[in-house]
Amino acid sequence: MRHLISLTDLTDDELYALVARGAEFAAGAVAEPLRDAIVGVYFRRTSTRTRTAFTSGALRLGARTITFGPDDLQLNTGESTEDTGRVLSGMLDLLVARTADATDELRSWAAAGPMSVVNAMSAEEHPTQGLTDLTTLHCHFGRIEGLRVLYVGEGNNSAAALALALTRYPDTELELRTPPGYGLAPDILATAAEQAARSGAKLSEQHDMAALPAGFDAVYTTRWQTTGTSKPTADWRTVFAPFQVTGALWENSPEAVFLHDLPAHRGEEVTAEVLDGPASLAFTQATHKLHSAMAVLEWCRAAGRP
Ligand SMILES: NC(=O)OP(=O)(O)O
Repeated sequence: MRHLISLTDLTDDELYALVARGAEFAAGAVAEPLRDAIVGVYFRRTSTRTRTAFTSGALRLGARTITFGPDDLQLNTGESTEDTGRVLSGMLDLLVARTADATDELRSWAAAGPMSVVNAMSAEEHPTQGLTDLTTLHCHFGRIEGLRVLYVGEGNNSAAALALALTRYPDTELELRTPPGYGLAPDILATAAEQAARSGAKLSEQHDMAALPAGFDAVYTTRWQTTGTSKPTADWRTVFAPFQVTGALWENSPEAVFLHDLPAHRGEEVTAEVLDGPASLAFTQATHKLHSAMAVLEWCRAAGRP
């Protein structure tokens, strides 16, 4: 069975193929590889984009779907993760799950039986967001190699996925500017750095906005309050304030596009002028969640239960 729990589960070629396939779906490719498949969609945390993308994507690819809300499964009354996986894997071909907790639970379900498991966002990583982001860059620039991306904001699960995805591509550059105390998790940073050393990408993280290089191809930010998390300190807004993305960032990168994983909060992490301005691809990026979800579902099904 194929699972997508972390982008590190993918080979370079699998990652490149998923991004390229997402772009093909964006260009109008039609396929029904999930005909006769049953896809479970279990979201324990709120979602507008990812849940809709995977449900719509599964239906478009010919599947039927079963949706579980946060209070629906007997996990809530004490049934074990392992027993839940044994039961679901006997009935579903594929499970798309957002837990916002550690990925251990997803790995347990992946090991339970013949059911592919897709991580629709966990505490550590948001892998399908990373695929969406690269599909968006691929569709806009026609390539990913050589692109220079500035990421401004919390080193959250979307930032982790971006770092784990982009550093697989030769000659790319990812400059992270994260608030002090809110950087990328050390293990993610180390893995991304290893990948960059292998691919020839550049990766750096700094905890201020000083001395920004010029000429980025894309500026990316994310919401300040990541789904399913809370901030450990009361004064976090003071720490985050210098990291708001404003039009001033375009003085040194006039050609840069703007990316945002959404939901957005105008006046917090980004100004309305940027989010709704001519450089913004944020809502195109949201639409590409559907296309990359279709690529992931198709890829899982290609090695799945007949
Ligand atoms: N970016 C993202 O994952 O959006 P949702 O939380 O709405 O799914």
